[in-house]
Amino acid sequence: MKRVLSGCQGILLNYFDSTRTLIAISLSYLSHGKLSLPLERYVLIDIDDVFVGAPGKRMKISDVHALLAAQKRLQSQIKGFRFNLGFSGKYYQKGTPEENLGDQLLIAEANQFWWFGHTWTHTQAHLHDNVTTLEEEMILNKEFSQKYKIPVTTNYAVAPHHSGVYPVHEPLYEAWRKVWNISITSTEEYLHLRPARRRRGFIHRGIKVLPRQICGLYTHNLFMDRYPGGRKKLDTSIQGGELFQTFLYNKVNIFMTHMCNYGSDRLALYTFESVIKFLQCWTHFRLFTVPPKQLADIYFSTYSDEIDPIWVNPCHDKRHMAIWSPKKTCHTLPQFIVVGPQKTGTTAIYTFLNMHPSIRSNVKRPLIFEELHFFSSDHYYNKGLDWYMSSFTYNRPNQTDIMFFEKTADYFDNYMAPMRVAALIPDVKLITILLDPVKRAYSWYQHARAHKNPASLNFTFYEIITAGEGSPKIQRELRNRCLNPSIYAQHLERWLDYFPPSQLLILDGQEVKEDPPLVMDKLQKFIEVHPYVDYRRLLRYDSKKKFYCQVLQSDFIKCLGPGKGRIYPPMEEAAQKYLKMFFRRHNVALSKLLMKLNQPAPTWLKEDLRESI
Ligand SMILES: Nc1ncnc2c1ncn2[C@@H]1O[C@H](COP(=O)(O)OS(=O)(=O)O)[C@@H](OP(=O)(O)O)[C@H]1O
Repeated sequence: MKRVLSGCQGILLNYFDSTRTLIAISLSYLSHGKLSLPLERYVLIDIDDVFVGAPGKRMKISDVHALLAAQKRLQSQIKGFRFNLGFSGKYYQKGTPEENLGDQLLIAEANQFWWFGHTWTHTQAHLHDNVTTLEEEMILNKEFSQKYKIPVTTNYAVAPHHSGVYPVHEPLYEAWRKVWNISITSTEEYLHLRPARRRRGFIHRGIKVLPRQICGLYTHNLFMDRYPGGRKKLDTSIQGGELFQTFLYNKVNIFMTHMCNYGSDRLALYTFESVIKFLQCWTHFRLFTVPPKQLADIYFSTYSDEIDPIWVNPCHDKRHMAIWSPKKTCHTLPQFIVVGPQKTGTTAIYTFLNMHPSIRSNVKRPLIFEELHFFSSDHYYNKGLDWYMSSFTYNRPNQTDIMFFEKTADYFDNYMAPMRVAALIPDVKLITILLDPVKRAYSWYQHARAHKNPASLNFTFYEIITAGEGSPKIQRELRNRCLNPSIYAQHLERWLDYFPPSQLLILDGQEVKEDPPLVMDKLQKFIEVHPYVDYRRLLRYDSKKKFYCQVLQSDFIKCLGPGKGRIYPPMEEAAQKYLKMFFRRHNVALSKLLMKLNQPAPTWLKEDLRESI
């Protein structure tokens, strides 16, 4: 059947046959609107690379007139509509004589549009490793905009080829802020290009990154008949197909087009005018274009769960690799992580691992020392991938025989950590240490006392662990820190939602105390490190410390500091009884889980279950 776009009556439903679309409409109908998306649809159309195209592919005077006329028509259908033009000034007046007149007309009509500045030479951000060169590029473009009175007022910009936006290139964010005060950008690369429906937004360093949608217009398809799949495919996309559905499923639609799509046979004008007309015929959507700042606010108030970024490994995506600094490498990520929980002997394991010639931990950071807290703290996670990766350094270049690791003991019970680790390093091996939960809880209480935590100083251990709803907040908070990480099965299950059991090693915390050389044997086998090191030569029991310590030189023994292996009074009996009861069902759950995983139960768990029979 023939497509007729002069009016709604002529549009036949043969293209509008997508099952997904019909399901969405049915759900909306059956739920009396409760299960439907809101009717507001926001549209932002970027026309990038104004002035950049090669001679012969640029806009002439007639094209600029057509653009202005189309903008006017679209304004009657999309409230507040304006095209958003991105420019690189270096190429102004570099077309054919006719196109140069087109450039001049664009400048003369500059106030009719929104504008955003690229780099002066259209260079890609990730190729510049310092802020200064990027700043210089942007300043030249800014001077150009001032000279020609181009209104650059929206605090929005995009980067050539998405370079530097995602994967994040910190110098771009810094230069953008400094030169243009940019606070909004968009990309189609986050998390990945495909599937398009899973694109998300995020906020990094105060810059709101919005997802861009696909409209099928690229710099290489300037003519309708060269549209991939031909004109029929384009019309199908408009009339119920991909482009129509993009509007259907997304409240905020940002499209990237290029100046060349508006010259030649003005493919972009045809595409947008047609899809908007189709939307008006077949939906009740209310269409708006709002300034990018307002658009970003609408986006993140609708999708507030997207504010925090998710860092994925750029080396797992060819497109990310292509727009990532060539100076960066994915080797500086850990191959294994000791995830905790706290007070189970994680510092001992961390220290002993660092004695291995082929194993290296992260560098120590001010304030947080050896624990990076990258995956568990929003503060450190939001510092970005560059920050995390710069925590792993070689002694000499190309030291690829080294295995990097980190240990942060609060990853274990942190809600976000498993997802974040899996997103960035899905192949990483995980090591967890399980100590008798009663002992772990008491150790944390003693740790809190040593750090002068007011609740621990004002309340006995029994009072803390039995704190109820009506107890003071600080008392309940300390109770949670004592008890929650010890609910091992629950936390392990969460890690196992993201990682196969083969990537998880569960160590016995009692064994870490009593026979660390044996534990180090198990660990070396699990991470497959070379060479094998016999820790019986490196560790020795110290009768004064009452723990194993490092043998550094022939007879020089170094034990962990006074904060590890503290001396404190034995636990009150009442507290012990209470905790045994409290943890009983959690220990049963752990035992079942370990059986399912075919992992041996730690001795303390076997004893506890025996006692409870
Ligand atoms: N070799 C050696 N030396 C000293 N301490 C050892 C050792 N092996 C295991 N442990 C036990 O480790 C407990 C501290 O655990 P963590 O290092 O995981 O604590 S922390 O979460 O990093 O604060 C610590 O807890 P406390 O005894 O309560 O101090 C020790 O029991």
